Amino acid sequence: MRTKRLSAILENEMDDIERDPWVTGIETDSRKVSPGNLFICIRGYTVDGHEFAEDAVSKGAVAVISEYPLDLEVPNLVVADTKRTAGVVASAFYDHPSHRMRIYGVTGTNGKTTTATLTYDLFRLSGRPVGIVSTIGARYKDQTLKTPNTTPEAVVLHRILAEMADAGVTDCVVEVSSHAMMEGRVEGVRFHAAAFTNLTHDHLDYHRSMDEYARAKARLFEQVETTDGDAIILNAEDPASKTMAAFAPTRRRIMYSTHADVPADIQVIWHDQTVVVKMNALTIEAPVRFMGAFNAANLAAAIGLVSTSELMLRAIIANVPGLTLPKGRLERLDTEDAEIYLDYAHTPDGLEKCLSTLQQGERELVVVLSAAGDRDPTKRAEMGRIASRYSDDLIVTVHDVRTEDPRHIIDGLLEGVDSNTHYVTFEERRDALRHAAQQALVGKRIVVVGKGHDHVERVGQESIPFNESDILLDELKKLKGQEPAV
Ligand SMILES: CC(=O)N[C@H]1[C@@H](OP(=O)(O)OP(=O)(O)OC[C@H]2O[C@@H](n3ccc(=O)[nH]c3=O)[C@H](O)[C@@H]2O)O[C@H](CO)[C@@H](O)[C@@H]1O[C@H](C)C(=O)N[C@@H](C)C(=O)N[C@H](CCC(=O)O)C(=O)O
Ligand SMILES: Nc1ncnc2c1ncn2[C@@H]1O[C@H](COP(=O)(O)OP(=O)(O)OP(=O)(O)O)[C@@H](O)[C@H]1O
Repeated sequence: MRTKRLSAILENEMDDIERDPWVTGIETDSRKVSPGNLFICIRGYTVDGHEFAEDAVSKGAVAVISEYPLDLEVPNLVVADTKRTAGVVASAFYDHPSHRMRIYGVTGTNGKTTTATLTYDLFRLSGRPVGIVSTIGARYKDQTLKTPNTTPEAVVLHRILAEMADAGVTDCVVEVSSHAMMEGRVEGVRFHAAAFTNLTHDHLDYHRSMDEYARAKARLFEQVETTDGDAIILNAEDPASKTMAAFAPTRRRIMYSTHADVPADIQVIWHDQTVVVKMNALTIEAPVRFMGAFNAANLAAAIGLVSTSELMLRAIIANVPGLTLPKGRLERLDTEDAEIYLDYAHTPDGLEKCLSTLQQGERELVVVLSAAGDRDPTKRAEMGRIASRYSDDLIVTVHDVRTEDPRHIIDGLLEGVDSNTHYVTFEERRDALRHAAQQALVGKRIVVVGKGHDHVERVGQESIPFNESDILLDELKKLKGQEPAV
């Protein structure tokens, strides 16, 4: 694409009308620039991308977009906000991939990955060429791509979407974090439909208030198109749905609930091993392989999204028995020796939903509770309170300490723990897992929360491999007097 064409898209006069280089790609990271690329300078939280413009040019960048004029040997486009411009430019450069497929957004504090995955699987099991961009990576057909964030930055996102559209994908589910909305990562994406899961306490180290956090999420619904078939899917049981709806007053609205007495367009009621789905005067019962009323809510949101395609409800529900939760969500460790679950709960509400589900059983429940370092400390005491309410025994530890003192994290969690709750603390997560394995072998039900699918521990500036399932299985083997697996 010619630079002048990009300039026209941005309705922006280039400073150098004579030179009109051919742009072969777009980069926001000077370290990744190759000859022919357009470099976009982003002001970050750590450094200012404008400082790397010269470096990008020396690596072959043929044009630069910045927020102020730069003294460079290549054409320089100046815009007010490069983060938002990046999405607009990338969409045009990649031939508007979100116009070539239907994009389904999922936002909310908890349940985004689960809802996005269930939506993806409902399409996949129906035989549709579907894609997904989520916390656990991007996938389409037999391709899997690693993504650095839940929602990748705009240029990367459009690049991934273009790869999918070029490969014939017709429907793609994109998990949209509130950070993504604030940072302009979905700028230029046309959403066919979007679903809201819920809004509870999280990320108050980034958003200044719950109100700002809600409004960040709500902007996704503004971005949903208003043409036929497009819709927003809202949780009738969450009051924040009103805020989401207020941002998209003219969009078709599909409400969902998980209780028969909460009126909604879709009701999904979970009873142990089955769900009853009610929609459009149809009532269909289906067996399910997952637990928890909160997962019925995730399923309802997923059905809502898929129902905006031309798939019929009966055909959608026919695939419900084949659905499983993503890795690390109420995932039972693969062993006959013990009952251990791994769960990604890392917010007070997520923890409560997870523990209230696992508490329903005969066995004593032991919770391995933790919080991450350098991340929203205001939720720790509440998580401690919830864990002590639902557990018979607590093992308090840390994960991803980054630069924080583990003792400080543990003290934050203990602040909420009830004085009657028995607990032990471990500053090393591996020691906490060993203790949990011992408890499991005496017949207790264990749940290890915090990391879920994540196989890396972030310590200082380093990322160290840390596979919780393997560690637990090794510990169980050692405790049973067998050799650990290699
Ligand atoms: C707060 C935040 O959103 N940070 C994101 C941001 O990092 P940053 O602002 O520190 O970037 P920076 O290092 O200052 O760099 C600024 C610019 O200079 C460029 N640069 C930098 C160095 C260099 O040599 N050359 C160069 O060109 C960078 O490529 C960048 O364009 O831009 C990076 C590149 O896109 C992101 O990876 C990074 O996400 C970090 C890893 C992060 O932890 N983000 C979290 C808070 C986040 O976004 N989380 C949500 C999920 C939340 C949830 O639902 O749980 C998510 O969507 O993942
Ligand atoms: N609908 C829900 N309501 C409350 N808690 C939930 C819900 N769905 C899942 N959870 C809890 O939240 C945890 C994370 O689930 P999931 O990964 O689907 O959420 P997420 O919004 O994608 O999280 P993140 O954005 O941090 O990746 C689960 O392990 C579970 O404990």
